[in-house]
Amino acid sequence: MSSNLSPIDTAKFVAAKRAVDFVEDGMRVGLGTGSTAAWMVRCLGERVREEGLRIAGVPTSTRTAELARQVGIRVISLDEARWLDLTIDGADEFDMDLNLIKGGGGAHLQEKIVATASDQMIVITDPSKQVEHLGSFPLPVEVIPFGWQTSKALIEETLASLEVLGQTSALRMNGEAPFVTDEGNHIIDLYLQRIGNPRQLSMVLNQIPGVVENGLFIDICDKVVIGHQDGRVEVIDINEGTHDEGLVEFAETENLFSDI
Ligand SMILES: O=C(CO)[C@H](O)[C@H](O)COP(=O)(O)O
Repeated sequence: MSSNLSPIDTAKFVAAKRAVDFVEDGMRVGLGTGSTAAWMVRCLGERVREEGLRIAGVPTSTRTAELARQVGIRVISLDEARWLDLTIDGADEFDMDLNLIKGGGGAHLQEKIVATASDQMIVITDPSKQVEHLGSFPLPVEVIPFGWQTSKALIEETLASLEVLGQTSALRMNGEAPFVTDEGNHIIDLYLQRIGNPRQLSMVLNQIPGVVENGLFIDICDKVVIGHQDGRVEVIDINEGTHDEGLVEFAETENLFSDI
């Protein structure tokens, strides 16, 4: 096996490569955001160019839309697609029920809408994202800019009333200025350590005025594809109750990624 990729990129790449096997001709596919999802978009582009696979991609961010067009994927909006066959995306954490924390890249609002509009969501990941309990990764909460400090205070008050551990929060920054999402909003990251009841927390957060969406994905993900740096790939399917393992060959990837 030869590759110019780092071990972590190799793991992300093999997960992406395996996941695009689930894409069939004619599908409408949700395209996630982040470094792992970017591998998937490249792998899908390769299938479009080399096999003539006819798909329409619905990107979850401006970054992903740009990459998808670059690699030859036909891009349409969610409103054009209405419903999707499949979404493939990365995650920041997943537990054994395949509940997720997403939004490390600040795109969880579009990602959640697109994944929810899909018959199936596949998460691609390296093994480091697997946790027993969600919450080590800061939970992103997207808020509108108007009155964000009040929304932040209300979030903290709500966390205290739920007796959630940790409870510090911070406005996400981009250098000196607040981070701005594709929707023109801000993100408050919640440092919680351990989320005992993710379903309850997700519902409660979304009821706070000013909150647009949080990064908890509950009962949305169907499959997780875990790539390893030696080329092994595990596929966990929560609906089928299966856990399979295979190997992704590398030789074929060298041309594809010679530019990175
Ligand atoms: O939720 C996301 C972006 O909003 C990403 O999927 C998540 O942050 C994982 O990113 P990466 O694959 O770069 O680790």
